[in-house]
Amino acid sequence: MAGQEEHVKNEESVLPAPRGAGADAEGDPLLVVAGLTKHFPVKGGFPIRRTVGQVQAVDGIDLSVRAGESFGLVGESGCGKSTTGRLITRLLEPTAGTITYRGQDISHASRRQLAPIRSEIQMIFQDPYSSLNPRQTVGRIISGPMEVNGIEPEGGREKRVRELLEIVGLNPEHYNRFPHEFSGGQRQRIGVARALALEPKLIVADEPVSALDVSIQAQVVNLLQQVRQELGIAFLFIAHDLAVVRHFSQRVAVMYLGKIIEVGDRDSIYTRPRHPYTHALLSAVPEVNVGDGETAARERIRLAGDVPSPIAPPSGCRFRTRCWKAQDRCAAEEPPLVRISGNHAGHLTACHFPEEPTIEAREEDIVLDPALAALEEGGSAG
Ligand SMILES: Nc1ncnc2c1ncn2[C@@H]1O[C@H](COP(=O)(O)OP(=O)(O)OP(=O)(O)O)[C@@H](O)[C@H]1O
Repeated sequence: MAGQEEHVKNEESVLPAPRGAGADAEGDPLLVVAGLTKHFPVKGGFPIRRTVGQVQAVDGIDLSVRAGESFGLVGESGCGKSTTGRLITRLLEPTAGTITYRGQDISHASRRQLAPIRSEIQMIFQDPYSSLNPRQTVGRIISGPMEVNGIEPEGGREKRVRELLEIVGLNPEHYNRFPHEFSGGQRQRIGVARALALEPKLIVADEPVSALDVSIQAQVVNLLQQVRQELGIAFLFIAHDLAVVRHFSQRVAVMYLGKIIEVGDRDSIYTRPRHPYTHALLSAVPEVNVGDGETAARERIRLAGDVPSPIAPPSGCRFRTRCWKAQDRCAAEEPPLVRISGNHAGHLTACHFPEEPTIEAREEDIVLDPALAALEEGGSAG
């Protein structure tokens, strides 16, 4: 087993360009995150409240997103995905590490320093019900960001809003309607139109479809895909579901308790996962067809116990308390995120005792969930 853990390279703290991805993914690095950390203080004591601990929500992560690329960030609830998204959009102040956007260090930039790039980084939220002001018309909601930023498009804001409604598959005549007059999928389309209003270069989409019906999810993901391809917008797509990210992201990073434990090309992650945790997550999603009508169903792995507290994470490898392969070394030594023997370039894994790269499936061999397979054919407005 020890032979498997040969670390062939440890110099890829900033991840390389996607391999074999579409031409629009070959752009310059738009966003580079290095050693990003967010610890939330835990207060306790009476009568004087003091800091008694730290929630290690995000603990030293590295990632990069190239212009036009879609990067998926996946993991169970509480692993730090949303915090990462909020740090990148600077809704939160990092405890440590750097966020570089188009070559500019924005980790601790003030509001004034951020102003010129505020419009370039937009966010789409999980809940299309609570993220839209119920008292504003769709027209106001979508033109709001233009107003705040003093942007007057050619032909006026109303014309631009109508164009945006059309782009996201809504009827431009519905300009004066209110959010409650739309379905869940349509509301998320309004959220997408609002995010597009300022012509962003990067959209952080935090679980944009988790609150929607599976059939509607496919349509909204399809819309985001279209937007990405046609407008060349890069995405950081946050999801707890590997199945959803698979359709959208060219590269995928898997998070566990504040750390990235595996990252790589989508195909490499889905067909040759090396980290036991990625195996466990994948065992819950589509089967792999190995040809000749044979199906290599991944054995469903049920993880023992709960995710440990991020206030006192396990020593060494944070996944070890739930890992069937854990040995003494896992408690003593934190495994670095590196390219291990047998991995493609750019596929990095943080594990002392990785799984064998057994599943050799081609992209077209993966059997899709029928509802999500609708994506391949395109969907209508939800
Ligand atoms: N403002 C905060 N104060 C204290 N702890 C926080 C705060 N925000 C998040 N946390 C904690 O940080 C950890 C990571 O939370 P985060 O929301 O980033 O995870 P997540 O992977 O996005 O999960 P979910 O999908 O449930 O939102 C959790 O333990 C959470 O309770």
